[in-house]
Amino acid sequence: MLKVDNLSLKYGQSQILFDVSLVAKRGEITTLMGNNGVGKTSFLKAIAGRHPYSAGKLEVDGTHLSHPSAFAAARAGIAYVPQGREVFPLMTVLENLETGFACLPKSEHVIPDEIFALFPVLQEMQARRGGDLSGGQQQQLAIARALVTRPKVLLLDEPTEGIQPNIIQQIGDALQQLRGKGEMAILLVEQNADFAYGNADQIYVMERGTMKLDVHKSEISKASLLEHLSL
Ligand SMILES: Nc1ncnc2c1ncn2[C@@H]1O[C@H](COP(=O)(O)OP(=O)(O)OP(=O)(O)O)[C@@H](O)[C@H]1O
Repeated sequence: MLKVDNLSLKYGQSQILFDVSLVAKRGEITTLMGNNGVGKTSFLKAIAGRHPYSAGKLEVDGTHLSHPSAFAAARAGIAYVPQGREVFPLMTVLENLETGFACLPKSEHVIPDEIFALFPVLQEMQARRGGDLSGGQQQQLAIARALVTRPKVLLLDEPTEGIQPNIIQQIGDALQQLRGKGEMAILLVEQNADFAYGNADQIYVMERGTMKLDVHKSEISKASLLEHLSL
């Protein structure tokens, strides 16, 4: 479980996040929504150790992480699939996956079969360069690379952005399979309301750097969620 308490973040003098709290439970998909620029990416970056937070508390499965570096966050079980994917274009698919080994002990330098079961296209394309894959395939590779680290918490930043519908469906299916295994907490930042609502268990909405809504999907219709987002 990921627990974030009262997290604040600044870029220089400009404060972007104000006391933001969130819980993402194991075996659930927690969806974070909000309009452009409200601070969703910054929030994920803080959790993943990509940008320092100025105040707040971060816990994974009850262990407090004090301002982790990106490496320390990965070692603690936090995997981050960034917006824009950040696939290494000149490395093969296999080499991209193997970069996930960096935070694992040598005995665990194995790509689990379940990763190719989730994304069969990556097995077929192991020897292709990352940069030669389609956008959708690159997104699958970015998720697979995160899974290589055997995370306790999987953070995904807009995985459907710019992706064609059939691949969006495959990504949704993969997330549901991961959810069903109950081994990790999944925190999904998403602007695609159908995908976000369709896959969510718990839904959070952020507005101008603060958390405005925290609700279980069973307690809100998609229509009223969209109303919150259009305010
Ligand atoms: N490196 C940075 N330096 C200064 N300001 C930044 C930096 N990164 C983001 N910001 C600002 O912080 C605010 C929040 O940005 P952030 O990317 O976290 O929002 P977001 O909700 O993820 O938006 P989007 O949906 O457009 O990705 C924006 O005003 C943005 O311009």
